[in-house]
Amino acid sequence: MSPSDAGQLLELISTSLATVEKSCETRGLNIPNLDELYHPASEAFRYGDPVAAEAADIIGAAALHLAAIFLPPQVTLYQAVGGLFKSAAIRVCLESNVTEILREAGPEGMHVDDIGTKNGQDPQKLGRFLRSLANNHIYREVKPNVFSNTRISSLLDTLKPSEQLLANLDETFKAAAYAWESLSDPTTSRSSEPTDTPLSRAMGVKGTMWEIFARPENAFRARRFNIGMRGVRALQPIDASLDAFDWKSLSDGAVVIDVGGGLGTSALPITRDFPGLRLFVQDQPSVVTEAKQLWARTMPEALESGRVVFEVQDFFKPQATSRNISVFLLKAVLHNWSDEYSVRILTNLRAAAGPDTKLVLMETIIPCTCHDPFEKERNIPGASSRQAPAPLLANFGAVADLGYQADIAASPVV
Ligand SMILES: C[S@@+](CC[C@H](N)C(=O)[O-])C[C@H]1O[C@@H](n2cnc3c(N)ncnc32)[C@H](O)[C@@H]1O
Repeated sequence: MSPSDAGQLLELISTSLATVEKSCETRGLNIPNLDELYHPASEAFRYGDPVAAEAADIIGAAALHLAAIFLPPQVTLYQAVGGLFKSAAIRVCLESNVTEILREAGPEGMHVDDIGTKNGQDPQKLGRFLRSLANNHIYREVKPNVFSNTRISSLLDTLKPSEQLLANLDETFKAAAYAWESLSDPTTSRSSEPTDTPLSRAMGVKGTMWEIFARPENAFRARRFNIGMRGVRALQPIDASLDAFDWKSLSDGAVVIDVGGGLGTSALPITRDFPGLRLFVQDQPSVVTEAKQLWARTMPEALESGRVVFEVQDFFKPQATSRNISVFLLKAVLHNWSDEYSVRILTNLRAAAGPDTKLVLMETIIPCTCHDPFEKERNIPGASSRQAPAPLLANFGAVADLGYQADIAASPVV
């Protein structure tokens, strides 16, 4: 009799747990409990040892896989179907600063009546949302109606005093709710126009996401997006752009254009490590203004010396052709656009490129969930993804979920 998937998954969990425990013992670390708050130190058991990191991923993926086998199918299906209630509950807690209030309450937690007194919410209604999240380990119900933060909910903490906050995050929720309306409407279902998105439908504005954000009434959304991009930056290795190209192969004075460069996330390590290069970071007016303010505080010398120039440049318009450009760098730009619009962006760059200009694209590759038999044949350097051991999904399953959700949210699908 061949071993059942369940048996193999349990075996994977126990061998991987032994690996993580051994790594922790060697490094003097502990596997954190859920009631420990999130902190870089709480995640140290996973970082700093790639073998332990992989083993931790295997445990998570195998545990979720086991849950899918042993839970009644209707329960698993409802976890997906009812996911919108979890999103709604997170939004309620985010908007009404529950995590910050619970941080101030400490590990004993706070009664939902007292949370309601602080954030002005009806305790009965708020309690429902909190309990549904506690059921998923996102908060903890310490005693009846008394909630505390967990390692998961503490990730929502802005670390500001609760009364200073004006949190908001609504457009993604609204856009997601219109996904089917957009896909079932023949005028938008196959459109590659960036104005035909569920977001545009939800906001009642025929415009791209950027045009919607650029409207005066959405100034707070634009600011929030930029804060979000800083959050994304915090999730990524700070020096990621250094590995994207052999920057030292460029001679002093070489020009690098960071197209749609945002707040200069990619430009920062390049400027720091390669002072001979000249960087032009291009974006839309509001982003350029914010980026200049940020760099004036953090890297004033780079701005004053002209090593880094932030400039307004619409990537759908022609580039200056007089610059003898060595590299066009685009990080996390093309994923926002349909193929048709990506070709338009790249065509403008091609027109300004010389025979030796290099194009560097930094994007996240979203792998299949199954093993891809052609991956080896394609042999694209840097593009192959790590493969989880069978019977896990090849991509480590739900452990990799963030990428798939970002793929929906950042693409013109939502
Ligand atoms: C997802 S962000 C990536 C930012 C940056 N490359 C990074 O990785 O931090 C996409 C950027 O494209 C910019 N953008 C959108 N439409 C643009 C346009 N028409 N011209 C220039 N930049 C644009 C946005 O303002 C935003 O900063």
